[in-house]
Amino acid sequence: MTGLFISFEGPEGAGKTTVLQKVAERLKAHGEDVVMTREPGGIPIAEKIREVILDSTHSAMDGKTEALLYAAARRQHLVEKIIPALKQNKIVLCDRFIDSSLAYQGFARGLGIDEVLAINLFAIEEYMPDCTIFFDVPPEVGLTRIWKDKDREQNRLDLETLEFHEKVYKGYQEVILGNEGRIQVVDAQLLPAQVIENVWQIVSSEVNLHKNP
Ligand SMILES: Nc1ncnc2c1ncn2[C@@H]1O[C@H](COP(=O)(O)OP(=O)(O)OP(=O)(O)O)[C@@H](O)[C@H]1O
Ligand SMILES: Cc1cn([C@H]2C[C@H](O)[C@@H](COP(=O)(O)O)O2)c(=O)[nH]c1=O
Repeated sequence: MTGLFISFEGPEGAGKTTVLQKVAERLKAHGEDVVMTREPGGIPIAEKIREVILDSTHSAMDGKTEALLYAAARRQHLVEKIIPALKQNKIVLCDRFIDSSLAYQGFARGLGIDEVLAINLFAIEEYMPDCTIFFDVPPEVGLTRIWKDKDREQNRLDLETLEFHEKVYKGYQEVILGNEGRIQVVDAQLLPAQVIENVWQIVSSEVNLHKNP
């Protein structure tokens, strides 16, 4: 038996990080062994790659370089943190994973979803998430939330145009259509407590199914 791998996806400011923390706390309170992590990042090498990718002064970064850096960070994160946790039968909650690359680099940057999928399959091999929760919020709503957050430093991707973020949203819709069995959509415009409850229902039922297939 291996663990359970769940990724959280969505546009900027959708509420993924907020909800992930609350759901992880609740799982732990139920005695579950949970690993919370994020992409790009999660381990020192990948956090360093994150700094390079998201540095707002790196405006000349080529789209393929960007896609490869995300995939490289993902590979190291998977090998060093996610796979060991799954082998120890833990529940891994990951803030963004492969679908971010498909939507942002594949669709919004115009590299092609299939092309970006190919380099990512090289990186992740068979380790697709068991379940992915998509936080559905219009890009302008998510961006307004993060602009209001004075403590947040705006990174290179946050500073992209609204047109770019609209393409990201469209990219996610394409990815969802092709992965209906894996990706579950939640309304992320509801009040935070309601979004947390809806995500909890999905996650707890995945955990039960995993234990009692
Ligand atoms: N359902 C919600 N309604 C209104 N505001 C929310 C909701 N969920 C989160 N927020 C607020 O929106 C902001 C962004 O939330 P959060 O960091 O959780 O989003 P995120 O999806 O992780 O964003 P990003 O991927 O851009 O880092 C925070 O200020 C948070 O308090
Ligand atoms: C994993 C991944 C992420 N991105 C983008 C999405 C966001 O703009 C940033 C990460 O910032 P966050 O505050 O941690 O959400 O990176 C991407 O373009 N491609 C990816 O694979």
